[in-house]
Amino acid sequence: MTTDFLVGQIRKKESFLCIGLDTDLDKVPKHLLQEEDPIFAFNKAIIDATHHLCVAYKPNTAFYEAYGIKGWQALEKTINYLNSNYPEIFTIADAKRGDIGNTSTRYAKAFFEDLGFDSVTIAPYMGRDSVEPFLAFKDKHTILLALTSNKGAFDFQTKMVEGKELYKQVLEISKTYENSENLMYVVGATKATFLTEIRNIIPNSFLLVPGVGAQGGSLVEVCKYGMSDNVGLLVNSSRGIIYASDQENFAQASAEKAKELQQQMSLELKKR
Ligand SMILES: O=C(O)c1cc(=O)[nH]c(=O)n1[C@@H]1O[C@H](COP(=O)(O)O)[C@@H](O)[C@H]1O
Repeated sequence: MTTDFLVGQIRKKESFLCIGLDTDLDKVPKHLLQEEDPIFAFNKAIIDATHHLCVAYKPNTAFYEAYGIKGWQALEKTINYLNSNYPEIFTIADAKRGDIGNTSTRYAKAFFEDLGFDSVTIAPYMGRDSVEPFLAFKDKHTILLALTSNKGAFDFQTKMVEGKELYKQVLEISKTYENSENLMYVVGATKATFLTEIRNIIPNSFLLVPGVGAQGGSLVEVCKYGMSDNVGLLVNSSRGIIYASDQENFAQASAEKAKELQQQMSLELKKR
């Protein structure tokens, strides 16, 4: 999917919501456990109830890998369901990969060609040759971890390296990578006040912003400091939406939570 198409969807739906499909069988409604594939049954119900309120879904692969081959099959069914039924939706494989070039090429094939995701999250730690194999795919997006939402972000990401915080080095150096127009970046909603400086370095890049909802980040602050002329934001909530209820009406309950965020996003878009 092109970035222009994504921006068009955001304007049309008045939403830059990404719903995280972090599907955990300990948390899904009990009646679904009788289904042949409870993970897919849960995801399908959530997607059908919320697709008009969001522009992206982000399955975090850890939640699927934890169930072995069955989990991976549920991930494959989920991305196929999205691509067949809702092709206007931007899909993110939250896999946080990155390795020597030869290996990164295989990861890129797995997520972009075999599974057919629009984007994948990548750790920048191994540098240029670990990221460029992902960037080589046309109309696919590589979402580089810049400043993450967790406490451990301060262990390395904000440390000074050659006079600049490491996360700023990530932003600046990655701009020199081949096909860098295919880059997006992760910035945690819990780090919203850093967004002004981040926007000075990457004024127009799309940011995936997790951390509203369960982690306590503020949507209003993220928009205040992080929204660009082309919106430039995908704000993710996972647990705060998908586990709104553990009863039969769980999908409807998740749609209500998604609608609350979509309505706040609509207001933020109108402020511009
Ligand atoms: O790359 C991510 O999506 C990510 C980066 C980050 O800095 N913080 C973060 O929480 N995430 C992911 O975003 C999701 C957040 O989930 P909730 O806290 O339940 O909304 C999880 O899948 C995390 O792995």
